[in-house]
Amino acid sequence: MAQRIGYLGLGSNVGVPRENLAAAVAALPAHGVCVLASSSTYETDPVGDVLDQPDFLNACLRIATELEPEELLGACKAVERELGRVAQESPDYVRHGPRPIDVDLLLLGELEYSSERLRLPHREVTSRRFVLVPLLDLDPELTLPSGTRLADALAALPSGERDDVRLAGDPLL
Ligand SMILES: Nc1ncnc2c1ncn2[C@@H]1O[C@H](COP(=O)(O)OP(=O)(O)OP(=O)(O)O)[C@@H](O)[C@H]1O
Ligand SMILES: Nc1nc2c(c(=O)[nH]1)N=C(CO)CN2
Repeated sequence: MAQRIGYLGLGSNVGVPRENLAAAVAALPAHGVCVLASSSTYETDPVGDVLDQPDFLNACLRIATELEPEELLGACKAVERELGRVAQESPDYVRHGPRPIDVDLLLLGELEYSSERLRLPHREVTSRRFVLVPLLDLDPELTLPSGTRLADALAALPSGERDDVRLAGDPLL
């Protein structure tokens, strides 16, 4: 089976976030995901439905995998479970709420894909500063299958006061 290059987004705002991101990097290979490179880490203001929660630490990874899209989503969710994330099906789950780890599938090669459980590219990839900044760290020329340059998407975002992204630390590998 052919390998595809993809990009994952990592986020954490519970426990020791850098350790949680590093643990996700360490856990991915056992699920068929080879981690090729990491962005720097960024401290970011919470965005979404819950603003009153600790800042997040975010980073993005470049990966290589033979997994098909739904299998790769399964791998991301398995890593979240291993690191103690409350499953979406649990009564304790809070959408956009605090979490030890979030592993989002952002891009997988040139694939455009849509099912009940998965959209590729991730539907928020062009609207979240905490995703765009680390992705561009990995590849300033990164472009969506539609042809949209992510650098242009970032430049087009309104400069809000509540979605700041601050360089926090070295890449995770
Ligand atoms: N590209 C994708 N990557 C990860 N999850 C996706 C993707 N496309 C659709 N989903 C679906 O979104 C659901 C919710 O994801 P998650 O639990 O990470 O939500 P969230 O982090 O609270 O919010 P958001 O979806 O805005 O990131 C997942 O269970 C998954 O089925
Ligand atoms: N800054 C930031 N905000 C978020 C994040 C995140 O990773 N970083 N993840 C969320 C759940 O998807 C909701 N809000």
